[in-house]
Amino acid sequence: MASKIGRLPSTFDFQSFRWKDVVRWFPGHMTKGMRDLEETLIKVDGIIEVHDARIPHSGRNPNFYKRLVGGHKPHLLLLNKADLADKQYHQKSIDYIKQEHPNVEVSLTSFESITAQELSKLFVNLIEQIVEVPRFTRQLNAEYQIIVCGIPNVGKSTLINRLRNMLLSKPKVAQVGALPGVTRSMSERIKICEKPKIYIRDSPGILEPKLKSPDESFRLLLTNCIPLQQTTYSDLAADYLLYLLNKYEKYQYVEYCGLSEPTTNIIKLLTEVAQNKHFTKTYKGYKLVFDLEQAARHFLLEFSKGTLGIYEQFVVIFSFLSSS
Ligand SMILES: Nc1nc2c(ncn2[C@@H]2O[C@H](COP(=O)(O)OP(=O)(O)OP(=O)(O)O)[C@@H](O)[C@H]2O)c(=O)[nH]1
Repeated sequence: MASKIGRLPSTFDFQSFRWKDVVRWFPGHMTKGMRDLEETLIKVDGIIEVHDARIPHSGRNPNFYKRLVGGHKPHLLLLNKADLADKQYHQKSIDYIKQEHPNVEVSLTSFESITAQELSKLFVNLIEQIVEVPRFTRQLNAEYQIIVCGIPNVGKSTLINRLRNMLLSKPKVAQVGALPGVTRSMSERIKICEKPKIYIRDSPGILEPKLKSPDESFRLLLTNCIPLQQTTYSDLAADYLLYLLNKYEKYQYVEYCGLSEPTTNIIKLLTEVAQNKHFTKTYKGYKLVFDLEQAARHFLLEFSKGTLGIYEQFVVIFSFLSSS
């Protein structure tokens, strides 16, 4: 593909390093989380799954869907952070999920900006479905239990806080954090509605234990679903990001990083960032040098937050491209 900086290779060179060593993150709390979810799912009446709208193909644990969900309980899938995903791909994401899981209700949301009316509509639809399902031995029990699950850092805890605030006017209970992996164990049940009595449980974010491809791993890194701390190769991830930005002709990074023109040279870019942000470290105990690792993490984090410009569509674009 030709661009402002000349012809780029059609793919990023993943061959020259062992990408499985670059991104590996399935901590113990996820294994335990899977077990707890398995036990809890038998008892719940409905499932709210939250995923990142920018990467509808990535990270959803296939075992979870085969063994645990199976379409037997009302299941609402919210593709969240839609504010960071290009509108032109919204419907495509929904169609993709519906094709794979026809029994699942899918909606795009942004918990940062969703109105009480919109949230309440989604929730009431789920409750209506839950109430219709025969409950056999639990027929006399007038309480309903819902589980919230999904991959890390997609907004599960934010959703619970919003629902509780909306339905009970109560303050936050679930811990929200900008980094993935804040919720590390299944929460106690949290009451979110009085009539009917509805309880909800938060669960730790769970990923696929074995990521399928370098693209998938890097997508999860770039959308901050895997913490950057989990890779010792932030510079490599930053290089991949730079490759994609150039490939899709998204040049806002030039101004943000204080460069005079687009570049394919990641060291040049990171040095500029380190210089502008005063990221330095001591070398061999005495000499101050630019901290390129910190610069790489900063570059990646700013991208994942959307502050490097409107790149959302590009994450979705490469998500679709690599799956086709
Ligand atoms: N841009 C944007 N940010 C959001 C949205 N929803 C949640 N966030 C932010 O995403 C981050 C993660 O939110 P959490 O609710 O902690 O996510 P979680 O899925 O519970 O995370 P884990 O503890 O890793 O499982 C926080 O910084 C939220 O403010 C959204 O719709 N749009």
